Order: sequence, then C-alpha cells, then structure tokens
Amino acid sequence: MAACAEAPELVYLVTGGCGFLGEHVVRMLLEQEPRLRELRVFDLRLSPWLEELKTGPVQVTAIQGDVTQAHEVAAAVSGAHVVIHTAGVVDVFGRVSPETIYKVNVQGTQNVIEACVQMGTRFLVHTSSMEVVGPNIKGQPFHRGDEDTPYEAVHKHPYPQSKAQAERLVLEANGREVRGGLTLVTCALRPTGIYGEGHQIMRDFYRQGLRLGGRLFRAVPASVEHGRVYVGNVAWMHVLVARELEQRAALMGGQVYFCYDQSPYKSYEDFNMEFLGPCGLRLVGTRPLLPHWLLVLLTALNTLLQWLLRPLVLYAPLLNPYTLAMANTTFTVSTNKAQRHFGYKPLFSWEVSRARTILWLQGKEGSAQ
Ligand SMILES: NC(=O)C1=CN([C@@H]2O[C@H](COP(=O)(O)OP(=O)(O)OC[C@H]3O[C@@H](n4cnc5c(N)ncnc54)[C@H](O)[C@@H]3O)[C@@H](O)[C@H]2O)C=CC1
Ligand SMILES: CC(C)CCC[C@@H](C)[C@H]1CC[C@H]2[C@@H]3[C@H](O)CC4=CC(=O)CC[C@]4(C)[C@H]3CC[C@]12C
Repeated sequence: MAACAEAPELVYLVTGGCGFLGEHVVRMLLEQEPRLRELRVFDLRLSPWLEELKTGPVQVTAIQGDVTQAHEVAAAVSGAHVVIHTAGVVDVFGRVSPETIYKVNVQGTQNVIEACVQMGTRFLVHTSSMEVVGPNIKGQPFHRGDEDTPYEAVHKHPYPQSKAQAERLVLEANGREVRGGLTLVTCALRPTGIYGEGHQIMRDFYRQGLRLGGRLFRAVPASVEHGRVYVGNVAWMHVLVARELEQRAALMGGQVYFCYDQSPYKSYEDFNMEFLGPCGLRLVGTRPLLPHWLLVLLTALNTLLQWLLRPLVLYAPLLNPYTLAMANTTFTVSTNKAQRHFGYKPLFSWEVSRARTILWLQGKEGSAQ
C-alpha cells in the first residue's frame, strides 16, 4: 500500500457503508484519509445521502450488493487496497431468523475474506462486537476488563454466536497468502454499545418517553455498568487501524481491540438519560419500579407472544430475556491497547460526543438519518 505524497491513490471498500456505523466510517474516511482516491460503499440498501458525497474530490462509488453473494463481494473488492467490513445483521430482538443472521454475519464475512484472497487485497478491518466476549449466559460481570481479561465467553443467542464465529474467521485468516503472493493482514474491532447520531434504539426510547408524558421508568439497577462508545470515535478507530495496518502488520495483524473513549461508566438507562434528560425526559425511580422477577415474567410473556403471533405478525419488543440480561449485567472495558498499538486517541471528547448526540435527537443537527 505504498502511498505517494502528491496524488491520492488508495481504494477503500466499506461494506455496510449505509448503516449507523458505516455512514460514520464513510464520512470519517472522506474527512481524515488524504490518500484516498476512491471510496466504494457497498450495502444491501443504498442511502440517498450518498449522492451528496459524489460531488467531492474523492470518487465515491455506491455498490448495491449482498455480502452473502460471493460474486458480488468479489467484484466490489477487486482492485481495493483496504476493506472495512462493517456489514452485518444486528438483531437481538427476534426480528431476523437465526439462519439469516448466520448467513450474513458468518458466511458474509467468509465471502469477504475469500474475496480479499482471490483479488489480492491485503488489508481487512472487521467490525466485531463486545458481544463476542459477553455478557455470557451465566450473567457474570465483566468489570472494566481489557482484551486479556479472562472471561468465560459462552453464548446461546444467534447474534453473539455469529459475531464470535465471524471474528474467529477474520483472525484465522491473518497471514493467508493473497493473489500476488503477499499476505493478508486482518484485525477486529470490538465496540461496546455504540451511541450517537443515527442510533435508532436511542430514538425509540426518546419517542417512547414522549408517548409516556416525558417519563421513562427505571427497569435496571443504577449500579449495573454498561459499556458505551461514541460512534464518531468507533469510526475514527476503524480509519486509524486501516491506515496503520501496513506499517504495523507484525504487531496489529490478527489482533482484537475493544473500542473505547471517555464516555462515562453508567447503567444503560442512566447513560441514555445523559441525552434524553436535556431533551426533556425524566427517569422515574432511583430503584427499578418493578421487581426483577416480574420483569423476568414479562420477558417470558413477550417470548410466548412472539411465538404465538409469528404466523400473523412480527412481534419483537425491546424487552426479552436476552436484552434484559444484557442490560442487567455489568460489562465495561478499560484498556489502552489501541493507543499502545496504533496511537489511538478519541477524536471526540465526552462533552462533544454528548452534545452532538443531543443535537441529533432534537433534530437540530447531524448527518445520520
Ligand atoms: N450498534 C451497536 O451498538 C454495535 C454494532 N456492532 C457491529 O457494527 C456493525 C454495524 O452495526 P450497525 O451500524 O449498528 O448496524 P446497521 O444495521 O445500522 O448497519 C448494518 C449495515 O449492513 C447492511 N447489511 C445488512 N445485511 C447486508 C448484506 N447481506 N449485504 C450487504 N449489506 C448488508 C445493512 O443494510 C446496514 O446498512 C455490525 O457488524 C455490528 O455487529 C458492534 C458493536 C455494537
Ligand atoms: C429497559 C430495558 C431493560 C432496556 C433494554 C435495553 C436493550 C434494548 C439494550 C441493552 C444492551 C444493548 C446491547 C448492548 O449495548 C450491546 C450490543 C452490541 C452489539 O453488537 C449490537 C447491539 C447490542 C446488542 C445492544 C442492543 C440493545 C441492548 C440489548
């Protein structure tokens, strides 16, 4: 990937480039990667905002495609220097079948790897997830751990299972010979819960709060810490990894990095209130209003309803046994591995991340739809 100082010459491909994270990666690359000549944005569904990016100095190529179709992926990868693979099905609510989750997240990732090998593309950055580690089915806390903290990673849900399998494939592919005889260099980034402009679940909570007269009701103890990271910083980490992978291949190849920044350690609901509060919502209760056993019962009822209604309608509420367990289990990271390995420092402070998210929620600013 020898880059010439004068003329930009690199071709990047971002899969899932129209998603929540993908859009931020695409915009960040255009802002922060001066060596970029062409940016290929590959997604199942192309977004209208791509059009406005096509007028800039970098050639932006929109590719409507499906990662489960090996030939479509190979065509998109052909001639690319770097692939940032963010495409995936994110579903912990039962909206998508386990088969589709597997096909997109695991088979799709395998297709991306094979395309790199076939086409001679050497650098692959994969968006993994904290869920590859946990929380596990035993609900054991992971308190400010790092990439080396021992933890029993046991998954039953299709989403974390698929992310764990995909990450393994990516890491095992590091060092494979690609067309032309050079080697593939891969690494995986593991964001915790991402927030920021475009975060659909945050917007759902906002709308629900408005419907409930400006109130939300505490469901999870305030003492449970849940890891969160700003989307702009996650995108920045992807851009930096992609940039540094060639020079630091021996150090970074085959590695995993948690995505982190200065976002505070809080419970899922208290963290959301950092944004929803300034938008006029109030979290009622210093302790969960409903006893835990009742919440567990409600989640079981939701599961039953989902199953009963399946032939007629898709019933997929936010609350189910898995999401309740996620929200109720401490999982936070504290690490500086990305800083040590490739000089990462968050681009956005907590104050800026918070302000940008609030403005977006209020509909005043922000690019994400
Ligand atoms: N949202 C979060 O809190 C976290 C997300 N992640 C990971 O980050 C990545 C991006 O997630 P989000 O942006 O939140 O999700 P998203 O759903 O907003 O974006 C995913 C994108 O992938 C595209 N896509 C889905 N199936 C595809 C297919 N078969 N072929 C081509 N494109 C396809 C979608 O159209 C979408 O634009 C995923 O890999 C996810 O597992 C990791 C940790 C946390
Ligand atoms: C009041 C209820 C009990 C609150 C339910 C909140 C849940 C919808 C969310 C709690 C934790 C979230 C997940 C977590 O941030 C980690 C994730 C990582 C990913 O890779 C994808 C998204 C997610 C699974 C995220 C999804 C929403 C929660 C389950």
